[in-house]
Amino acid sequence: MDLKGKVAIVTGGVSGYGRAYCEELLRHGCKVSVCDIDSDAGDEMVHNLSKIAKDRVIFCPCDVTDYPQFEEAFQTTISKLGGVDIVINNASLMNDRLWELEVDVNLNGIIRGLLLAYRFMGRDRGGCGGIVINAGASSSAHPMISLPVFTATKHAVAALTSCYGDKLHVNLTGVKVIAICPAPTEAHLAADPRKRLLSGEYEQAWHADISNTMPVKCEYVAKTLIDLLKKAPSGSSWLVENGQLPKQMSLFP
Ligand SMILES: NC(=O)C1=CN([C@@H]2O[C@H](COP(=O)(O)OP(=O)(O)OC[C@H]3O[C@@H](n4cnc5c(N)ncnc54)[C@H](O)[C@@H]3O)[C@@H](O)[C@H]2O)C=CC1
Ligand SMILES: CCCCCC(=O)/C=C/[C@H]1[C@H](O)CC(=O)[C@@H]1CCCCCCC(=O)O
Repeated sequence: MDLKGKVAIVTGGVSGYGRAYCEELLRHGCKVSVCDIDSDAGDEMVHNLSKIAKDRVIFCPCDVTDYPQFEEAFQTTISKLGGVDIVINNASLMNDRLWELEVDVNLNGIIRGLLLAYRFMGRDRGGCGGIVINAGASSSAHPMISLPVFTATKHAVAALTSCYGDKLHVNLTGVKVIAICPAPTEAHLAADPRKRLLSGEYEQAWHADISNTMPVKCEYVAKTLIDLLKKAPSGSSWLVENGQLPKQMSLFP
């Protein structure tokens, strides 16, 4: 896909990987709709980015757990940026104490984003096709024993990607579906896990889960996102570790 002039929606686009994705997509000539629950930070980010990407970046308030608001973000993007070609379903929460919300953001939020992508980009619905990238994690393929619900959501993202990425759906809709599964960032590895684990008993397991994990840089993951948009086959999930070529995950041996 030639990215120049393409319109991308990035959920959870205000911080971390999402922000790095927005910046990299802008560098490659895309128009970007930053969609996030954090409107203050979103407005400020877009104000700053507008200085270098005039008329190519907007902010849409968007809670991925709220279908009507998510739908409105698509509609605003289309009316202000002229269409939608790429959806990066990036928003996520890692907190097994809030497990119902965690499932609603990490899994249901991605399902909402996919269904909206089909509605607005699906060739069978009058659209032009496009690409959806879903945010998995390295735990899409390897269990984090300390975070069972988080791990389940990320496994589900890879499974959803594999099914919706199948040629049955791609031939019908013209929408490719891919998952990006990064290793943790330095900040994530250094953070205090206690408020995010369902039991204090799991803290030791958390340290075991992240031992031997090399942190990855947001900028590197964002560059990999561009490669995946250009080359990855639909239905594939990619593990991204620092300085290494992305590895395709094997999900259903
Ligand atoms: N940071 C890490 O170490 C890793 C992150 N990932 C994945 O990468 C993606 C991004 O992670 P980070 O950059 O760490 O996230 P982050 O915590 O830096 O940013 C998440 C963004 O999502 C927004 N958000 C939260 N709930 C939302 C909702 N309901 N609707 C819309 N926006 C919402 C937040 O306001 C925030 O801007 C996630 O899917 C995460 O699981 C995967 C592996 C490692
Ligand atoms: C338990 C330590 C707290 C970490 C703080 C932090 O950086 C959280 C980031 C999360 C973000 O809010 C939404 C997420 O999904 C991020 C965490 C994802 C990390 C997954 C690490 C394990 C893996 O690679 O699968």
